[in-house]
Amino acid sequence: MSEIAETSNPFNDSDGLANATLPVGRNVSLTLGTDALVVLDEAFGDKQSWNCFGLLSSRNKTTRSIPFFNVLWAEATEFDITITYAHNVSKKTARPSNIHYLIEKTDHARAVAWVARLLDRAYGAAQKRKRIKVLVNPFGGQGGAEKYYLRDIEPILAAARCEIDVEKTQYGGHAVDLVEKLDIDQWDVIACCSGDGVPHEVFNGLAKKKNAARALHQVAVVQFPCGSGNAMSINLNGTNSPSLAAIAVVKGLRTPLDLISVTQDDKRILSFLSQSAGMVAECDLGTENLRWLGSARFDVGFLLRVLSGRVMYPADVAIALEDDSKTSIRETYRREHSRSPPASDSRIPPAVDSSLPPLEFGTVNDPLPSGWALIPYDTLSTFYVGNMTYMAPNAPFFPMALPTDGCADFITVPGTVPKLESLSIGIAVEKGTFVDKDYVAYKKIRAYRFIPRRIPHRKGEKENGYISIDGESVPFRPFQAEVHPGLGTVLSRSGHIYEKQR
Ligand SMILES: Nc1ncnc2c1ncn2[C@@H]1O[C@H](COP(=O)(O)OP(=O)(O)OP(=O)(O)O)[C@@H](O)[C@H]1O
Repeated sequence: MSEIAETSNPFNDSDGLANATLPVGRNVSLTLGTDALVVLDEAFGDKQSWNCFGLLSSRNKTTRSIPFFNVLWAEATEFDITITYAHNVSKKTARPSNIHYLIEKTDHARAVAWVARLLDRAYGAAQKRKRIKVLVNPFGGQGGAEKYYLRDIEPILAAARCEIDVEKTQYGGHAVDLVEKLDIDQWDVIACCSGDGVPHEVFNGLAKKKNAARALHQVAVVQFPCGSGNAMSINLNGTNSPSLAAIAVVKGLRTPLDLISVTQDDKRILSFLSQSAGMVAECDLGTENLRWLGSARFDVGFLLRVLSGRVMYPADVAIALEDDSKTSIRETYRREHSRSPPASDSRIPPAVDSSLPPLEFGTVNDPLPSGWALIPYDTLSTFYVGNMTYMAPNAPFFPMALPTDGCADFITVPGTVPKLESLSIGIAVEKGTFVDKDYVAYKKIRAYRFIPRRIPHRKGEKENGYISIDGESVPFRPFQAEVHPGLGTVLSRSGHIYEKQR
């Protein structure tokens, strides 16, 4: 929907017309409608105002509406009223714009009260004027993060009166160091102008703090999509457009996010997005030589492997299972989807000095927890564990993922799937029918251990396989993972479910 549209029933307001409408002079009124601010201005009907607000409109229509979601700020002085909103200049781009009217001094008190009501409608349960620490990775994606920030993101944040402090990351891992030292009482949000690598670092920087649990609860982590992999923004902001993501963050609701501790050797890191081995990790991390192909490198890598028959990546896996029925998983998902959005973040804040939660299932170096059985996956092709729905644009690998169900979504695909069928997997993922395939196992799990085996067709090679945690490569060695329900915090449009990509 365009942010300014003609409207047929602009005065459908539950608060009553008297309070909802602010007359401005003789020929203009501003009304709080159901979902939008309705501007009635006789001048819109004039020939000269054809291109009013940047939109072509038909002659003689005197009303326009601005969805509350697009209203960024409003202010009334003794002399005038100004409303700042995000104007969609194209399907993928929004820019701040203003409407401005003079008012009589005697109308000032009424205008101030009306503006407060407009802002309440515009923000709902979302915090206004967020304090945002912005981290820009100048090398994310094609290197355009600084440009996107200055052109597409900062103007929206400034128009919404957010408090901003920007810092560029200077080296790989810098975000971990910066965030570890950050005063969490100073910021509501840490925003990453980057791909998914920097948010991964930010969660791990917060995890390094002495009061890690408190820090992960208190500060929300968000992404402004500026990298080559922008899954976080697609899932939470519903877009990989920087300016539309900026509006979503301005209006974002605090949302608890399950985080996953991964232990490998003597290290413990947090994962917010995914863990993979086999085909997916191969096609991502094993195709660096094809970087010049852009995002097509994943598809080309997949095709080359299927056609050459290099599809088996055997491993042994043990899991703490929550649900392995696709039907009941889908039912749980539908129930959550139909629930009304929560009015607020209802978690009890951890104590101010609380550190990371202990590992309920121990580390990868401990004996297998009691009740776990190591299952041989001799013909394993894809091992994919996800915490969010989209792993890339048009790739909703985990359609039943929920931000706060205390589970990770676990997918395995065997390498025995016929070649022709394998080649249609990409289309099935895009259409959302992938998980319905008989050969795809889809489970909800609370923890697991993954033990890779040497890959037969890699005999003699030094590096004999890939494991990816949130898209970052880790050694090809056993690891264990466990979900911490609602340990982290993000901002999302709904407050409780992932978005469909717009
Ligand atoms: N100034 C810097 N110089 C070099 N590397 C950096 C710098 N700042 C951040 N990084 C690293 O860049 C990596 C990738 O960042 P990001 O996720 O933003 O981009 P991306 O394009 O999506 O990722 P990828 O390059 O993995 O496809 C991160 O792991 C981070 O450590």
